[in-house]
Amino acid sequence: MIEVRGLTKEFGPTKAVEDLTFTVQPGMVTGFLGPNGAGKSTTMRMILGLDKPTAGTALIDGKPYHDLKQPLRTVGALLDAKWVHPNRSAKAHLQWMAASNGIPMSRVDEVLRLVGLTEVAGKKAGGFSLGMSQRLGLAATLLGDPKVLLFDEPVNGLDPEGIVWIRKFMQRLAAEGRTVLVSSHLLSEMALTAEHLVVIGRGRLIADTTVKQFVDRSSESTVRVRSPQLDALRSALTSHGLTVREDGTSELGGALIVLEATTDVVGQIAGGQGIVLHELAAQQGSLEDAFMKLTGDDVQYHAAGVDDVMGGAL
Ligand SMILES: Nc1ncnc2c1ncn2[C@@H]1O[C@H](COP(=O)(O)OP(=O)(O)OP(=O)(O)O)[C@@H](O)[C@H]1O
Repeated sequence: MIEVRGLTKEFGPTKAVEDLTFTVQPGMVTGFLGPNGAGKSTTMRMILGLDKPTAGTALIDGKPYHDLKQPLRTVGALLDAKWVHPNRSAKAHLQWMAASNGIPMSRVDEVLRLVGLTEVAGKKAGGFSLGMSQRLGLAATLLGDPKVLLFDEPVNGLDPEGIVWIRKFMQRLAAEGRTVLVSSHLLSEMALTAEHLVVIGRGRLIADTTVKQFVDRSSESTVRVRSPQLDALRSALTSHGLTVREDGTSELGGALIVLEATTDVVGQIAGGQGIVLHELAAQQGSLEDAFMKLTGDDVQYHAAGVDDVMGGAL
């Protein structure tokens, strides 16, 4: 179990993490979700004792990382897959790690087998593809058979096959009863991988919920409606209490997006006022759209021109 309480990290004037409190339970994959710069890596580094919190605590199985007697046997972490010595073979790299942590050499062959690298164990790690490096990184995290695992953006840059492999592997580790925390900036990926979600934006907690609840809440319906009488349509819809925004993506011009509405309601309101419609379509919000809306106020950097779409969502 990982327990984060009031965790805060300031880098000079930047508050990278602000009063963050959450618990990561064993037996399931927990997704740690947030846009770039939200503070995910900093939080993970504090959990692992690599960064000192400005305030608050992060405990692994009830203890701060530095108080763990055999850290590698308690927690495994994959923060950056490309840190291995390029001229060392995969096996030599793991043997060196095992030796410096009092782990029996027999475990090296075991973890190589677990991640499917037995065949290339003697090859230099510097020549590995990203997918293979990622597997080697996983093998290293598993050396001490830890109960707690942290992965920072493990599928970044991988091909679809590599992504599916890592996803299944993490789910298997969780099914074995381990605590698995995986960071990502992609809700769609986490929806497939995780059971629980901790969502942050600008270092603050936004949601701590099951994936199912988060997805259900996020994928509310909207209606897209195109009309040559846009002004009349807009005032008819808003006077019925509906929230409307311009559809900036429409190439044909003159389209509105009506939030939390059905095509029946929009059609009826337009018909009642004799407004001509050229198009009326229900849209199921994409998960990423919903995520953007939810974290919109907390996104540190985003493209110009999207503020009006994302603003005020929280
Ligand atoms: N060593 C540091 N010195 C100064 N600022 C830092 C440092 N590390 C992180 N930050 C800042 O803290 C904030 C959070 O960064 P962090 O890397 O934790 O976010 P993240 O959610 O992991 O993002 P990404 O997915 O882009 O890695 C950012 O504003 C970042 O610029």
